[in-house]
Amino acid sequence: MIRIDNLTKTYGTGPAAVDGLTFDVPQGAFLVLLGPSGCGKSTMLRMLAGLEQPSAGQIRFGDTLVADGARGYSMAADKRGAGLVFQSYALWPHMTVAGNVDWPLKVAGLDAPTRRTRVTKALETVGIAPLAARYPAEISGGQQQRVALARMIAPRPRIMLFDEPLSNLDATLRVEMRHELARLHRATGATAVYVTHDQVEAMTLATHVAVMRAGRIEQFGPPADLLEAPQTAFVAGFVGTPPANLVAIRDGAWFGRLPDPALRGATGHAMVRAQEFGLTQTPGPRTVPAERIEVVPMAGRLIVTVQAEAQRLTVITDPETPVPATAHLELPAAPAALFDPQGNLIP
Ligand SMILES: Nc1ncnc2c1ncn2[C@@H]1O[C@H](COP(=O)(O)OP(=O)(O)OP(=O)(O)O)[C@@H](O)[C@H]1O
Repeated sequence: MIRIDNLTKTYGTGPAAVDGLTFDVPQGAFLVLLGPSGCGKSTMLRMLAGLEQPSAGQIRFGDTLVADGARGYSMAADKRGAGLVFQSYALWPHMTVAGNVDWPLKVAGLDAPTRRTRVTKALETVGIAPLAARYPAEISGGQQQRVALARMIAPRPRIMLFDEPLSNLDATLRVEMRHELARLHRATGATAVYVTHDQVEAMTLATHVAVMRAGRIEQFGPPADLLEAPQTAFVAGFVGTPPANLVAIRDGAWFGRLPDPALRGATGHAMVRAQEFGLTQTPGPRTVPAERIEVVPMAGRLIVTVQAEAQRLTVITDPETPVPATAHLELPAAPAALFDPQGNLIP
């Protein structure tokens, strides 16, 4: 288990990159840190890895204190029992695949027979045993990333840390490596923390997701909860493919002009998932004129972006029905959730 207590990191005089975070990652969990660029994901991971010293707060791995900002204490990265894989594979070009995987075991002072067994096992686990004698320049990008994974698991870390490990791979390889990572996690039973801004990676790999924004956690929970029950407007508008729409409402009226008891007199935003809107040619009491902006076919459906009442909104429609340049957006019977002007969920 990883225990994070009031963890803060400030660079110079800027605002905190990580701002007083407190949460636990249960033993064996796969936590994904998800959020927009600059929200503090990498800083968080680097503090876990021991590459960055916290300004305040504490990190514990199990019962072991590994960093304490107040005391200026930070356990050396190689003493933490944590393995790290970055976006760039950072393999040593002059060492063979086996040599690369062996290196951390050598540094740890393991005897030669143990090292040989561990290297073989790690290469088998990631499916590249036949490449053991090759040099990094002689294998593909996907294979290089597998070597980086093998190098990480060979010392059998209790904690696996990943910083966008798949972002340099092409789409097909990414899918394959996603499965590989999930399998690896199950096989090792280690606790994983994984940084990404890829929603699909987050939703498929995670047991827990922390959605970060400006150094803070907006919501922490199982991936399904983020989609089903977002606690803030930011999470509602960030998570999901496509993310939910946030329609401006005022005094219980859609767009401030179409009153609806389902909005309970609220001002702020109503959450409407793309599949909960309709598009029609016929105006009615619950429609607003909409102008077609873009149509993207996806998985047998159309993802249509429209402009209605100066808002860009996403609607999912049936590909059988053509989308005219101007149409009428049908409002749902009730919003999926309501958020106040500060973005907090209205219970
Ligand atoms: N070494 C540094 N010195 C000063 N500021 C930094 C440093 N590293 C990060 N920051 C700042 O801290 C904030 C968080 O950065 P961080 O790299 O953790 O974000 P991120 O969520 O990982 O972003 P991305 O997805 O773009 O990698 C940013 O505002 C960034 O500019």
